[in-house]
Amino acid sequence: MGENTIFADDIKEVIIDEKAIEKRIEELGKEITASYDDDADIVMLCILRGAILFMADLAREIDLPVVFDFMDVSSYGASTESSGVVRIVKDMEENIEGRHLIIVEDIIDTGRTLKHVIDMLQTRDPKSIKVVTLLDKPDRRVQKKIDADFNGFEIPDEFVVGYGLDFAEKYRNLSFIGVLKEKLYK
Ligand SMILES: O=P(O)(O)OC[C@H]1O[C@H](OP(=O)(O)OP(=O)(O)O)[C@H](O)[C@@H]1O
Ligand SMILES: Nc1nc2[nH]cnc2c(=O)[nH]1
Repeated sequence: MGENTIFADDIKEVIIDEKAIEKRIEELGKEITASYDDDADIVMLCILRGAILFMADLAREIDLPVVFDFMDVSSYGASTESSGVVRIVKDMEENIEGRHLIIVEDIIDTGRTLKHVIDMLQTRDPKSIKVVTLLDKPDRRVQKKIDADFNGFEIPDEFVVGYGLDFAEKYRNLSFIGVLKEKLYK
């Protein structure tokens, strides 16, 4: 796969390389597969835009029939700090009443995005809601009760980009997770 050398000068450090992402996603796929019955009715909900690469790779490691859906939620805009205002830009399409929902996130940081999404989706009476995130920054959590059921990697409090995660819409197509040089956003 590609090495994405194009942004090399912007990245301070690669913290999770492509191989490590691939290996961890395989493990997450197995964990998720083992936690549902073979005939479970599952909707995988990708939170756009950051989670698209994770969703695409993870779904292929889950050995169960799943339905894909997408919700576009935004709270960061062109900033490295959450605005605190979570906007639903596009709602999901599927009716989730009585069905198992897996929310797929790229990162849980303050937890505000997920809290907003879960509170909203809970009112639609799904049979269960589970959350899978590739990255977790527990030190930054504002919403203390928000956590993932399946978590790829715990990371320190640094602004990361790549593998779906952006800064001002850039860097999403990096195949690794890296820390952005501070001079680019400070
Ligand atoms: O836990 P929080 O502090 O709420 O942060 C996590 C959220 O921030 C990012 O979304 P963003 O609003 O940047 O949108 P994007 O996925 O389209 O980049 C990320 O994809 C998560 O959804
Ligand atoms: N790109 C990016 N988006 C985020 N949203 C919340 N935390 C982060 C982060 O560290 N990087």
